[in-house]
Amino acid sequence: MKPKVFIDGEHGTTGLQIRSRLQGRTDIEVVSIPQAERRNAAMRRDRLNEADVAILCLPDEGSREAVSMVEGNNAVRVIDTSTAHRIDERWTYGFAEMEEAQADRIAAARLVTNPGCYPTGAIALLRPLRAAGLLSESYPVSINAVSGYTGGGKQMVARMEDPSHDEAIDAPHFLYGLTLAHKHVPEMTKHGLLARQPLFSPSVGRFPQGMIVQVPLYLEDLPGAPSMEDVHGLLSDHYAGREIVTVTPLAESREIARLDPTLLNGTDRMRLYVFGTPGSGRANLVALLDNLGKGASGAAVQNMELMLAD
Ligand SMILES: NC(=O)C1=CN([C@@H]2O[C@H](COP(=O)(O)OP(=O)(O)OC[C@H]3O[C@@H](n4cnc5c(N)ncnc54)[C@H](OP(=O)(O)O)[C@@H]3O)[C@@H](O)[C@H]2O)C=CC1
Ligand SMILES: CC(=O)N[C@@H](CCC(=O)OP(=O)(O)O)C(=O)O
Repeated sequence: MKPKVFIDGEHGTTGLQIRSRLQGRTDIEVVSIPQAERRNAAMRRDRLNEADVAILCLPDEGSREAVSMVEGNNAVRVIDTSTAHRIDERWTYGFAEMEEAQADRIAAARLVTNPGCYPTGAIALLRPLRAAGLLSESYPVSINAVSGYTGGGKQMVARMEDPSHDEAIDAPHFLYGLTLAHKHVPEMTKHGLLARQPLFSPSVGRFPQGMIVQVPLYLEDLPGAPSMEDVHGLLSDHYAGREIVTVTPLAESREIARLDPTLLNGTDRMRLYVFGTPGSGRANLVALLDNLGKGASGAAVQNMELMLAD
């Protein structure tokens, strides 16, 4: 029998992208709820409980409700794309490239929590450095980022695209999370293996998809004062052989004068860079991804594949 996959929230930004990635698949059966019934609790409960894998593409509250609907039904495996369970020890963090054994952990897990889009970039850059002791846990980490506006879901899309919207946004680019208390900070701290909360400054640009996450570092203040080449070598070794996450050669990065956040749009990949001037004692680590690809739907499908593999 083909495994049944149900996407709760199929008609939202992340859900639609997952649906389109599963279009035409003959090895799985995608079960759905018509759009008009998307909030019908009885139908959702039925679909959730008949699924082999339920992918939750709902706000946090909806995700918690969906999880309560399958309580006691251990036959259902869950992938949650929301923020609700990302630092919950009972859930497996769905970032397959984070550690050597993470893909196997995801494959064996019943409850998998997808990373947030910004944390995908930040943790990809920070965690290998922390694990190798190149970055101390108390280093004052700053994370600066820009996202395409689809990162804010249907409501943000409407505000950016519809000038007649009551809360229309006409800025070409804006900062937010100005209290430094964005909902992704706890997740970045935990899975980035940091003892201090990073200073996270997100922003949104007037483009639908795409993302850049930057972590500038004073290399001269790190244990052993590593060079740019050392940091690049460590990241390259960590992601060696990976197809989805790749590290750009230093020589190639040196030729880049401007970095376009939309470069990987429509893909599920993430590219990492080490920028700076050799010998300067400083470096800017950068992750580039599609917020709806590796940052959301692509990662959910990657996790589903791992969980359904024999
Ligand atoms: N967009 C992105 O880049 C990323 C999003 N995520 C996360 O994915 C999740 C979904 O986000 P996104 O797709 O952007 O959001 P959207 O607002 O675009 O879509 C959410 C969908 O869920 C439906 N919904 C909301 N509440 C309920 C409920 N209680 N029961 C059933 N359906 C419900 C909405 O219906 P209605 O139209 O009626 O509101 C809508 O169709 C969120 O938790 C988000 O934080 C994660 C990573 C990146
Ligand atoms: C541009 C924008 O508004 N982005 C969203 C995060 C998108 C994302 O990753 O959402 P999850 O944490 O639910 O996974 C925000 O800052 O709240």
